[in-house]
Amino acid sequence: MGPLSSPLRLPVIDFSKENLRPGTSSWASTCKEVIQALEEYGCFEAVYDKVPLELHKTFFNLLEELYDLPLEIKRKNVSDIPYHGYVGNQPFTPSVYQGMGINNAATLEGTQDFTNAIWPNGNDDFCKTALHYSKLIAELEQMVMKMVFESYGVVQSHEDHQESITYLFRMMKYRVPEKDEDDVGVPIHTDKCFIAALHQNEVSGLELRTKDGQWIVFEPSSPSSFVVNAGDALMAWSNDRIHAPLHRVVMRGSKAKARYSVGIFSFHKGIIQVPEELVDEQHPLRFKPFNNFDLLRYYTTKEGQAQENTLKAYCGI
Ligand SMILES: O=C(O)CCC(=O)C(=O)O
Ligand SMILES: [Fe+2]
Repeated sequence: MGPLSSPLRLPVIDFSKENLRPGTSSWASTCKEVIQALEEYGCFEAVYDKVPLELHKTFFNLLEELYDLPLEIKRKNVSDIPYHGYVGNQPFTPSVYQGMGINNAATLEGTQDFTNAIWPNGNDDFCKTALHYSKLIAELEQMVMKMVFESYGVVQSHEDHQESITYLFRMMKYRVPEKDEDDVGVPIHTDKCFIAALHQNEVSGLELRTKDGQWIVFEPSSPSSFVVNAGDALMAWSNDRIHAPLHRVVMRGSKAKARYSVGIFSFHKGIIQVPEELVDEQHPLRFKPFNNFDLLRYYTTKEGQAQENTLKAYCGI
């Protein structure tokens, strides 16, 4: 018998260093790790201790209370953008899955809109905690994107990009499947945003596919870990340099506990265009300018669902 091969793992990148600021040597070396991981895997594990463990715990407790609310209350979380409001408990959605979304997250206005829709008499505790929490996660996204812009020599346009970003803060619950029930929580897909930064409770289930078709189960190496995952918008913007990995959530085995996860998803509010610096002879232009939310809408159409690669079908050259 040969040696047991160890399971594949995501690259782990440390974002908890004291002086991780532009211009420092730790920033430069982290930039390299980030670009390498995004080009090769499209994702990595970020160890990010700027979110205190106590805050993770507090927010995940609030999440349990949120999901314990009656279905008709949770359905008050609505949005005209697909996947931005309550999803679940429909014949066409996976039976173990529920998701809710705060639009225009990491802002007081967006967080209040969500809170007031669910609790018309207000819920200051939820609102304050969700705002604080989503802002800290958004800061991780901003750091990653700044590193991407810097690595590709377009750091001067990062600020404009940042101003065009809006965050969706999604909160997911995957209940334990019943005997013989389908255990798929989220079917295989790529994200349509720039970056998703996700954190989970102690129950695993997120699986990401490598370019050569192997599956990596995300098993965080620290309680401060996030998965940072590139979406189709980032793949297009980078002119195909960055990979947007296929992934899914499956509640495998005899799970004893529900899985909760949260994630910040960054979307561009305007038209996404490949920077001219990223087009050259080796990298001819691969994508036409497109609207991020229209890409997401296209994905939900019958035609979009039938495509093997939504992004290429929608705006590929
Ligand atoms: O729950 C997770 O960890 C990931 C969910 C996911 O892939 C998504 O919402 O796009
Ligand atoms: Fe996803």
